[in-house]
Amino acid sequence: MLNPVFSTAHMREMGPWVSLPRILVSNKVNFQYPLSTTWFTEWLRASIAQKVTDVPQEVNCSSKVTTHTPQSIALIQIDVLSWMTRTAMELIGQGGFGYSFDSLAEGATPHPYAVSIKGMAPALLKIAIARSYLVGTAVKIGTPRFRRLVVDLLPWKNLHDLRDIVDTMHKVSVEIYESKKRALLNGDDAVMKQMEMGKDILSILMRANMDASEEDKLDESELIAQISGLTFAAVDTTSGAISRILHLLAQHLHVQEKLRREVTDARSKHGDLSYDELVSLPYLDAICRETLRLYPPVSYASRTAREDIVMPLSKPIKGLNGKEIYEIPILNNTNVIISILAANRNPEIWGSDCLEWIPERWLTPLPSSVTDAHIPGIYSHLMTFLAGGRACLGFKFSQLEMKIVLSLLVESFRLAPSDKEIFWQMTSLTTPTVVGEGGRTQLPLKVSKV
Ligand code: HEM
Repeated sequence: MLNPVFSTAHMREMGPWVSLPRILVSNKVNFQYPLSTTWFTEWLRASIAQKVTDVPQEVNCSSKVTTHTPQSIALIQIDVLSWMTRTAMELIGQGGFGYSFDSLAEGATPHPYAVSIKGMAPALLKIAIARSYLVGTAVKIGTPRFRRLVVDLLPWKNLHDLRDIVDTMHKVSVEIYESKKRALLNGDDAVMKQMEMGKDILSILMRANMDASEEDKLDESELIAQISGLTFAAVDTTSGAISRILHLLAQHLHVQEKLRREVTDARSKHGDLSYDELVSLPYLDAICRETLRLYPPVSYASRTAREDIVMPLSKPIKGLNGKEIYEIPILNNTNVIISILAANRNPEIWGSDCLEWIPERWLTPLPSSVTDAHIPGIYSHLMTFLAGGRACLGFKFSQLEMKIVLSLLVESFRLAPSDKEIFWQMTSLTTPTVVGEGGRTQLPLKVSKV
């Protein structure tokens, strides 16, 4: 049964783009994780082993800068961002839909879906002005079939590129959905076989939808839309967060070493870490929290007021006339930008060292300036995953991903900065680039086997 708080009717209200069974991601209910740490751990470790058994030869590595440390350990330079993007894509594929997008083998041909979803944001940007002014009206004209004909006939390359991207994503989503539907109709055993654990988000949603009352049922297009909605929300956010942590670990070697010690100690004590053992590693947790505080992958969100309100201020500000202002009237339909970054870095809440990356701040009880601030965010007094009814649905999922990937990588690899200067650009999603290399998103780091 779905979480009673979030019925299928609630999901419909949220719209096809975003709805999914919150039971999987809510901390208010039984936490049934679709992503089994065991299979993922095994799979990632095998991929790592395959990739680095022979690091010194490094014939397989995409970027080939080899240097030697005093201990004669080979360092290879790799684009960490691209590997983390592929990993996050595969994780939502398997955890979300029981589907594999990527073998994670070096040089594997990217899945068309992965290429399309990566290209979607840039393609949307190219027609941004037209979208702002035309789409609202255009979608009201004629039937979908008619509108599609108009899109096909218009001599507009950027629009056709976007159409092709959407077509590919839709085609793959329908294939995933249909194969799962066939398996479900053949009985649960077949589903288990097809998806190994049968615990992926889409299977659970489809099963719940079969049992839902007619009134509550989502229609097929709404179910299919979850695939792209989830993937789009899950991949670049999580891969950006993991990449940022790896970059920081490369810059702060003492933190990296301390984390490695925590992970290796736990591994020698417990072997493969269970969910509980992994999430209770204090330093790993502190590193994740501190990074998500100081460098939230999404730095702002926008909302539109749906009614006239008066917004109280936490403390008064001085107006131009010198008078103190305690609240701000906001009219219906006003667009409001919420700065996630500013809330997470507020010196009055986090102290004068708020701009420094200090994982240790999470190892002792937080100061009352933090606990009394009543930040509405769903995670750790932070706005990183936003707040309220439309907060991030995947925040637990992403934390588990981060912790599994980081613990495995740090146990197996040492990271060091490359000789390139990295600049994290603050687009709607914060992404790393190399200064002087044209804005292409990448994060070269030097990596050696532990
Ligand atoms: C570090 C990783 C992540 C961060 C920082 C993050 C952050 C956010 C933020 C700020 C929003 C609100 C955006 C807005 O409304 O303007 C959001 C929404 C959402 N996120 Fe995440 N997210 C992350 C990972 C994930 C993952 C892994 C999933 C899926 C498994 C996911 C699924 C969603 C969905 C479905 C929404 C839309 C929720 C709604 O509108 O009701 N996110 N996320």
